[in-house]
Amino acid sequence: MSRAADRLKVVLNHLDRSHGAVRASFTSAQNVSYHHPQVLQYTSDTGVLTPEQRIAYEENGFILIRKLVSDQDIDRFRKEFERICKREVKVPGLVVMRDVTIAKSEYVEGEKAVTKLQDYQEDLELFRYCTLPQILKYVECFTGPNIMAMHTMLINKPPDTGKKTSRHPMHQDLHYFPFRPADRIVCSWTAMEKVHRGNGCLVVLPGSHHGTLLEHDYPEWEGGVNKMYHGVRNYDPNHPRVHLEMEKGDTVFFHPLLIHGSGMNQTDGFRKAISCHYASSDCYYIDVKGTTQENISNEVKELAAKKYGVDDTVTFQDTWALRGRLVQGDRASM
Ligand SMILES: CCCCCCCCCCCCCCCCC(=O)SCCNC(=O)CCNC(=O)[C@H](O)C(C)(C)COP(=O)(O)OP(=O)(O)OC[C@H]1O[C@@H](n2cnc3c(N)ncnc32)[C@H](O)[C@@H]1OP(=O)(O)O
Ligand SMILES: Nc1ncnc2c1ncn2[C@@H]1O[C@H](COP(=O)(O)OP(=O)(O)OP(=O)(O)O)[C@@H](O)[C@H]1O
Ligand SMILES: O=C(O)CCC(=O)C(=O)O
Ligand SMILES: [Fe+2]
Ligand SMILES: [Mg+2]
Repeated sequence: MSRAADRLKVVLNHLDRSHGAVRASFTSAQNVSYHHPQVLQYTSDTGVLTPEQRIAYEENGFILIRKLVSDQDIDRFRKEFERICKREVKVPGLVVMRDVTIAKSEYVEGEKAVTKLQDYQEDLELFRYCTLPQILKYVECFTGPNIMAMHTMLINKPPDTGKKTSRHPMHQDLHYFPFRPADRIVCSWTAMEKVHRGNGCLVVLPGSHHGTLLEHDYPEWEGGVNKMYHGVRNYDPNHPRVHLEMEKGDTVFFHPLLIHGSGMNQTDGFRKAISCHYASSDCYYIDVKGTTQENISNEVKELAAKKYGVDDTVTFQDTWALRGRLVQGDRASM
């Protein structure tokens, strides 16, 4: 652990013991500010994260909580996923994604055709994931008390067809989001079964959330790449990488600037995970015109036009405001 972190730990332990008064004097000392202007920028103290966990998130940009979601809940999500794939339920607004190699070749039936469900917020059973109290308890540490579920996904990473299209290029999720501040956004991602290197677990670059939003584009992959799977154009290939191997129910919370991706699925099973991106409802929308996000903004608007026949008065921001759902507190500016 770095020296700065050691120092933080001392301060936090002290705060833990003597609360208010010390905190107040500490805060004013912080405002005067000498060598360490922002002490803990990414989390707030709600009594849920230990000082060690807060420091770890500060340093790494992610935190893994083992066995946060019960097997029973995950089995229910899995059943609902199967019902959706068999078209036994129809979910308004749901986007069903197929792998590019499957989408462009033969017709495949049922869940083997589905790489990802997006925008499941109108499915009561799946959306229960986004409202689980034990998840929200952690989310609040990052977003504060007013919480919106902004983006929902169930990922069913297929066995690779041999073209390596089951990979997800390294990216920052903030690339897709026209709202800020980034520090009040967090993703929760829960393994629905054991995920490991062989079936394409998440790969993260710890600490990369300290950087800025980088330019994203389609990677130049020989075997093709899935629509909207943009990757960071240039990232340091020597940055240490961590493979997040997880058991069923384990949940990782990560910052939207954290560079991450996932490898090929080299097994013959479909690797499943369920996720939600949360933001504080006190966040605000930004105009992405003239920024690196213009490319994804155009793609999403095109898709909204094609799928819903909306005209170009529907903005990139609108597509998010329409999909976002309040899950705790008050809906403020989002
Ligand atoms: C009211 C507003 C609604 C707006 C909806 C917008 C949804 C957009 C999602 C935004 C992404 C936010 C993500 C934030 C978090 C970070 C991440 O998740 S990173 C990865 C993000 N990207 C994705 O997850 C996108 C995944 N892709 C999809 O969801 C779908 O594949 C799709 C791009 C939405 C396409 O679905 P759909 O239009 O329903 O597809 P079809 O009608 O079947 O096919 C149309 C056309 O596209 C070809 N195609 C299909 N699948 C793929 C593919 N995987 N790759 C490349 N091409 C594909 C298909 O062959 C058809 O082509 P044709 O030439 O027209 O025949
Ligand atoms: N040529 C590439 N360009 C950009 N990103 C890549 C490239 N190759 C792999 N990646 C990304 O790096 C991450 C890890 O991929 P990789 O296939 O190396 O998996 P892995 O789990 O590290 O497997 P391995 O055990 O072989 O190293 C994924 O997000 C993947 O999409
Ligand atoms: O589950 C995965 O492979 C990662 C998906 C991901 O990072 C994303 O969709 O943003
Ligand atoms: Fe992502
Ligand atoms: Mg590799």
